[in-house]
Amino acid sequence: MSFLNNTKIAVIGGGSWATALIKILCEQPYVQIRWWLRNQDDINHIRKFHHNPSYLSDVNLSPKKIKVFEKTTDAVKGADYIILAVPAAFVQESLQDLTEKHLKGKRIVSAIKGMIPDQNILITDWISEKYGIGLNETCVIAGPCHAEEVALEKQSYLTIGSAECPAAEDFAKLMTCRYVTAHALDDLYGVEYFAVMKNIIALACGITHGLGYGDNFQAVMVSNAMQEIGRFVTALDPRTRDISSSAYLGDLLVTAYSQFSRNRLFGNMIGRGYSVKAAQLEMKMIAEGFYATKSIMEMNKSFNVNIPITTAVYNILYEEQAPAHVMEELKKLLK
Ligand SMILES: NC(=O)C1=CN([C@@H]2O[C@H](COP(=O)(O)OP(=O)(O)OC[C@H]3O[C@@H](n4cnc5c(N)ncnc54)[C@H](O)[C@@H]3O)[C@@H](O)[C@H]2O)C=CC1
Ligand SMILES: O=C(CO)COP(=O)(O)O
Repeated sequence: MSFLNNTKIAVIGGGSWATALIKILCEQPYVQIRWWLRNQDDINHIRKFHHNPSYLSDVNLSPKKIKVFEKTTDAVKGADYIILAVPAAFVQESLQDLTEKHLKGKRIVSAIKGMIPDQNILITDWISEKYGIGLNETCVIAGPCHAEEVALEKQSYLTIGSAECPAAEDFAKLMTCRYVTAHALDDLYGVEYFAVMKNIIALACGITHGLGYGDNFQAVMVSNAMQEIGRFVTALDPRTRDISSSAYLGDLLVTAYSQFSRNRLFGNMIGRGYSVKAAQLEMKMIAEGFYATKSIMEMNKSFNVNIPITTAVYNILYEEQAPAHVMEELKKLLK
């Protein structure tokens, strides 16, 4: 019997990405999913109708493989892996009932592309500090992949980033199915920081699109963004990495250009004149880049890396500077 059989996986989060990941996992014949969602109405609906009413509601959620829980402490019982798939801003609140004891011996997989706001630390670092779990027991799910395309079973690729986590290869097998190919990559911080920063660039792409800039400008901005992210990540974690591979460049491209990107959509509203508050109210989904912008700017006080695109987004979102003026100034810095 292969290790894939009877693997128990707890999934924490009730949004689009959690739903899409569960769909992928359910393609394995014998996995057992233990799913925690915050919203009681959604829980009741899933138990009765086997669809998530709030996100990706077309996806069929097999009751043979999925058990839904009200409490995180119940969801993680007996799990081999725990996948975290709530937006970063809600991680602490979502995991508040879990102690070191609950997580002991389990592999933690972060599917979150964000940082803990205020503390400005990566999810894997936070997990490691709070629960005493070694970084080699954690990995991250990254790569250019939108939940909406998983729901449509469009061919997608994922990267399981780790710092030599022995389980990353096994976990990549769990995430591979007819329409998803996953591979392991030994670069935890690089993959995680790229995923955080590409969201900020997607905001910038959305803002400029909303202001009326075209594809020509965006192509230059995305090229500059690759250099900006590369500079920042190298300052934090210097090592050789091929940033043209899909875990890095691919992740940036999909978020910068896709109709499904939450961050691009949020930025687009800002470019069209919405206030931050109004854009947040309009979107049912979460744009991680909003929080990441502040975290990266605060971190950069120590690193002093040249990050003009992130600075421009910060000035618009947090300093209330006019998007048109900020982008006029940024325009002069790009080439
Ligand atoms: N949607 C996607 O295609 C992908 C998302 N991700 C990452 O997955 C993570 C989760 O994002 P999505 O599933 O897209 O979120 P979403 O935007 O689809 O859903 C929002 C989620 O936030 C939760 N939420 C909202 N307000 C809350 C509150 N006050 N307290 C606690 N939870 C609250 C909702 O229950 C829901 O789970 C993010 O870090 C995102 O960057 C990563 C790759 C792809
Ligand atoms: O990270 C993601 C896809 O790889 C999701 O973020 P966006 O929805 O902002 O693109």
